[in-house]
Amino acid sequence: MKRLCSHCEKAFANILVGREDKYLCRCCFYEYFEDTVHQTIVEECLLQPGERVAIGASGGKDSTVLAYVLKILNERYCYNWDLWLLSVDEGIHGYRDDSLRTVEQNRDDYKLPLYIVSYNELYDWTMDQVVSQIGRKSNCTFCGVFRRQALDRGAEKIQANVLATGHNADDIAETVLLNLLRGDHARFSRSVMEENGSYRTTDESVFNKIRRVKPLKQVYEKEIVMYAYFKKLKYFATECIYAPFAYRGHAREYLKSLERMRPHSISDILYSLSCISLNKEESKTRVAQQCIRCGSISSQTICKACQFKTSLDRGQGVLAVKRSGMCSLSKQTTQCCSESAERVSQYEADSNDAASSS
Ligand SMILES: Nc1ncnc2c1ncn2[C@@H]1O[C@H](COP(=O)(O)OP(=O)(O)OP(=O)(O)O)[C@@H](O)[C@H]1O
Repeated sequence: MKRLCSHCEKAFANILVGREDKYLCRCCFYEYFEDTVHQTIVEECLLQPGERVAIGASGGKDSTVLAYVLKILNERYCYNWDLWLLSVDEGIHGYRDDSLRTVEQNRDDYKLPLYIVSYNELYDWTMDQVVSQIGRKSNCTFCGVFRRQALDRGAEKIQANVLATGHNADDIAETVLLNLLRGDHARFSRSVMEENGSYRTTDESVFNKIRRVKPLKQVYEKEIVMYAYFKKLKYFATECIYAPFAYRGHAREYLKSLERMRPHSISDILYSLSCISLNKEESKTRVAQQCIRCGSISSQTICKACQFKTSLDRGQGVLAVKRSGMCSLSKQTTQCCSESAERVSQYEADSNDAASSS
């Protein structure tokens, strides 16, 4: 027998959500999902009325759902946010050019302005060229450093007050676990402080720094996939052609297997994260300065992106990664079209099982 929605108690439940095991029908799920994002924004003061918000738009499921929900909330609560889609073109032929077409489609469907910034114009390098010099092993390290800065520079260009990215609860738990498993104490502390809202790299008022926010931080990947699926949102679900099987991939698989055994693993990691308090030494903010070459905010005299660019210009890209000790830190996407479809049916099956009582 099918279980009734635990909220409206009228329709049959379609999905099991959240930490408290709620079984929801589609309509109540939409309300739950949008309310969760809204509460995160309000409780953590992520966005202020009237602000220009750059939405980091990769064309993937997370940023597509983020753009869609922010647009809905903007209209529903009259926030007067000036929403923009901001995409970084890394110059990956056969991958980013295709996903940018999805972003362009979103631009038309959601009637939002789109600004595209490319590695080629910022660094004189495309990722295709980077890979042809350094190979496929550590290319994600370059891409991660360049992308972070490119998003900042793009947001600056369109005079945004804030940059919103589509990182979700699973992404955050994965990053914490990854840093813990690697013994990367500095990054672990930083991720704890970032999530607890106590990490600042700089005096924001001095540098007029664009805030970074994660409005989807309290929703789970499963919920995002199902929201996009129920709403029939168009997103690009192909794995980056340069994504090797990085260590992050192992952390992700481990987390997924934990979650299969015990469905609260991700939320428990996030709960633990919120309870961790670091001592004074660990919570010291990094001293920020302006890169003497490009003017970007950096913790070093010459920012990492400029250091990488110089090494590439000299044909020493591989050396640069070794020196910086930053192998494969950036996140790899493992999703692909068929996997995405499989995931929807897996989540549907899980929810159906859960929603049926014998
Ligand atoms: N090329 C890009 N242009 C603009 N924003 C990006 C780009 N790549 C990543 N982002 C932003 O960073 C977030 C996290 O990116 P990540 O590579 O981890 O992808 P993801 O978790 O698969 O997200 P998505 O499903 O949105 O691609 C994205 O949701 C998006 O907001």
